[in-house]
Amino acid sequence: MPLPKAELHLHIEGTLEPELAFELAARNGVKLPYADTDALREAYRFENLQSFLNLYYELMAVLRTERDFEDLANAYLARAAAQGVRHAEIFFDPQAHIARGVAVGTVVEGLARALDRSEENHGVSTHLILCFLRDESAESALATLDAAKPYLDRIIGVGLDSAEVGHPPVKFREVYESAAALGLRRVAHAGEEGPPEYITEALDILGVERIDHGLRCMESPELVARLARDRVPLTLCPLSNVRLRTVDTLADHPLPAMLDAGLLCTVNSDDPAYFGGYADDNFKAVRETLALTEEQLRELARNSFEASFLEDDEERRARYLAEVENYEF
Ligand SMILES: Nc1ncnc2[nH]cnc12
Ligand SMILES: [Zn+2]
Repeated sequence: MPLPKAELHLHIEGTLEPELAFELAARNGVKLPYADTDALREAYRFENLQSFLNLYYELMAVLRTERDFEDLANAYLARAAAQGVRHAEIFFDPQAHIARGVAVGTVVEGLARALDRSEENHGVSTHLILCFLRDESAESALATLDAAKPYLDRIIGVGLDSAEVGHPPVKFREVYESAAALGLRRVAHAGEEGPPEYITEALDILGVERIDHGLRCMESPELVARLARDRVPLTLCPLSNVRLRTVDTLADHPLPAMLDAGLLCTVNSDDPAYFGGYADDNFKAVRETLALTEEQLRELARNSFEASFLEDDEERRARYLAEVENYEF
């Protein structure tokens, strides 16, 4: 039985496995420029974040109906449950769908069909986080938040993703202010490829509660001290970092140094269909390659529930945390 954990950094579109991509392509009459699933898997070699994003956005062409989003979410939830995930805070990218003529309501209602039955079907509680694409304009982000207003009862917070360098958090000050006024929680990708200053900006200007990735904080001792002091959670994604070449090899990953520095780290899968592993695959990889101790693995699992947005349900959080403490390796 895998270690119980929460997954806090997971793009639902990044769980689209080649087999499901071809199934949905056939269902929707979409022609994919790959002969078969093997040819598609061959394309999963990335130089950097952008080369991954190009394929990630291209494959989304197969997602068209509520049922497609429901099937996508159910496939993820089944895999996550098998990997010990008890709670998932799931990102989605509405602008990537709106641009193809798929309304935000189709995306949210489709995902909600799976999420509403997730506890019953998979034993996984869920939240949804709407992400803005940082390489789109601030106006587009504002229009997207506006379009999502009818669905806000289904959405716990907002995030910021896509191509990082050249798109600093400050560009999204206004939309994050609007999100805060609507009572939404705030997170943002920062310090994946971008500099440590983007992490500081995300905290100071966007008011985020968690940093997604945050890897490059290690270049700034002052920032590390601040993140550790303020217990700012970092949602790390080790296998993603290797595939996108943010680190040279997994053995070079700074996770052990980050834990030693007192940072509140969590381990997540990011886009598991593309990066070679779901949540527990990431745990297993860091355990083996970085020689983490059982106590460090337990700390990562504990952190994942502490950093989650479960405080409206403290009893549930306490139950999950007890499972972590009682887990036998
Ligand atoms: N790792 C990542 N970084 C930025 N944007 C993303 N969108 C999906 N995965 C992402
Ligand atoms: Zn991500």
